Amino acid sequence: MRDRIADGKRRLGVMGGTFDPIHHGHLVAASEVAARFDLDEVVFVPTGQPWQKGHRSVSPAEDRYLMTVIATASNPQFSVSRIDIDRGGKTYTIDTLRELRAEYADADLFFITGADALAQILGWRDAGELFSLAHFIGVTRPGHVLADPGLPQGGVSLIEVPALAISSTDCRARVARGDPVWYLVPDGVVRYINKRALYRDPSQPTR
Ligand SMILES: Nc1ncnc2c1ncn2[C@@H]1O[C@H](COP(=O)(O)OP(=O)(O)OP(=O)(O)O)[C@@H](O)[C@H]1O
Ligand SMILES: O=C(O)c1ccc[n+]([C@@H]2O[C@H](COP(=O)([O-])O)[C@@H](O)[C@H]2O)c1
Repeated sequence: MRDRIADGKRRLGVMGGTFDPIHHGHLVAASEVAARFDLDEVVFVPTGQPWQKGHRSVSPAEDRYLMTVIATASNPQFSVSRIDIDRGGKTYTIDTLRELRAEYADADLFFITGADALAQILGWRDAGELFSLAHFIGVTRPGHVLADPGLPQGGVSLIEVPALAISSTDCRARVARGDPVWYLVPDGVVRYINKRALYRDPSQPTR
């Protein structure tokens, strides 16, 4: 990571997600927020066990981590953190932000969420404390309404990003059907999915 900028606090974006797989919707959202909010860096944080996705199988964390590394490697502003994977247990953003706060004591944190995730945020663990640890940035996502769900005043910014109607769910379904995911996910991620035979069999082992 780059050194703290001399003329002020570092501005650190945090893009949390299950990234099963990471796709261009995630990358465009992070890139757009980085530009609009003058961020020094965006840290992608793949979830360990995403408790709200418990109704479906989730690919092994190492596969999701490696796909995230592959997808972000060419952008010097992007990095990937293992903190949610290495902590073990269910992933809660309150833990993510507490750890990042401790690691980057002098940085301002900006947590990036799509409109669908933002709508659920008041149901996240310790939601009341979340907003003291980071500023939240809600981004538009096709098929979802972007709105402030009632965060403390000044706690959230809502911004429009280029509309990409891509979801990980659709990418997985396409692979299972034998349809292409080229140009929905980065080329290296397509190759990784093929190499590891991910998503071909919906009943394959998980986590
Ligand atoms: N196309 C998109 N445009 C804007 N934001 C997105 C887009 N896809 C995902 N996001 C946001 O990225 C974050 C991580 O998303 P996640 O990894 O769950 O992807 P997903 O496509 O929603 O996955 P799934 O289809 O498996 O639920 C969430 O805040 C989500 O709202
Ligand atoms: O903290 C929580 O209770 C919580 C509940 C659901 C989702 N999140 C976080 O929201 C981000 C997007 O999650 P997901 O499940 O949409 O991939 C990711 O960083 C999750 O850890 C956090």
